[in-house]
Amino acid sequence: MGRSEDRPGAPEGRQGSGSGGLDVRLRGVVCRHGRLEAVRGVELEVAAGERIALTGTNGSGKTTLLRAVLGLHRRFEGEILVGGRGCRSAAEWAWRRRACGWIPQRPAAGRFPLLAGELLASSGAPAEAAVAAGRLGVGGLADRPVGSLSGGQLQRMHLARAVGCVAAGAGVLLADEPTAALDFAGQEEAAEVLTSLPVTLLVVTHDRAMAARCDRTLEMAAGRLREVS
Ligand SMILES: Nc1ncnc2c1ncn2[C@@H]1O[C@H](COP(=O)(O)OP(=O)(O)OP(=O)(O)O)[C@@H](O)[C@H]1O
Repeated sequence: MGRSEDRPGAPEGRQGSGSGGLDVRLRGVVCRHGRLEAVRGVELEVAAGERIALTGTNGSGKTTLLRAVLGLHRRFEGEILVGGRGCRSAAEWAWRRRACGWIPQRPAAGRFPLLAGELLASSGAPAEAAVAAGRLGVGGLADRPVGSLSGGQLQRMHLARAVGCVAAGAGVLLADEPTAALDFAGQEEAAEVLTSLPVTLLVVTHDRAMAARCDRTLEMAAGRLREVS
């Protein structure tokens, strides 16, 4: 383990109310897919521990924006700071990946079958993730390949992994439509789990109940961001 200030979620990186989490700041962020400008000059300040719902039309750039914060879309213009840190070196990118937990909209296609238990363990806090999986009703599926899980079971597994990421020190959680595949009870449960974590939350959602639990709702349209509540 490195110096304490190198750990995601270390107090040196925190700001704001002390409720936990890292602050996120975006200045003039532009992301392209080839010639398409998917994110167009986004400015955003998120305080540590704040919960932001990101809504908007399909194809408006929400996923691209989250992926840029996470470091999965690295070619962007402007500045993205998490806990006051930008990313220039490989070490800084590695820190960013640990600092930000991620619930993807679609699981990455893998060449080898990944077991659900391995997905939970990759959070960095396997025990906490396993407890969360049990609470979310998928604890008994840990030995199943993730490709064999239903959409809702997989989403619950990713949610449990995210709980593990936070336990392992992530200060920001980026969630891309985390309740889209869930039944009504599951949507309620997932929203409760996500919004009660001591972390800064950016959640892409079309679920009004989830948005209502957040501190602010932002809307994205054609790559631009505006505040709606
Ligand atoms: N890998 C890619 N290559 C080319 N174009 C892409 C790629 N990923 C996204 N795009 C395009 O960029 C734009 C923004 O896509 P993005 O996935 O960020 O939107 P979104 O707001 O998350 O959409 P949705 O609500 O449908 O999930 C869309 O026009 C999309 O087709």
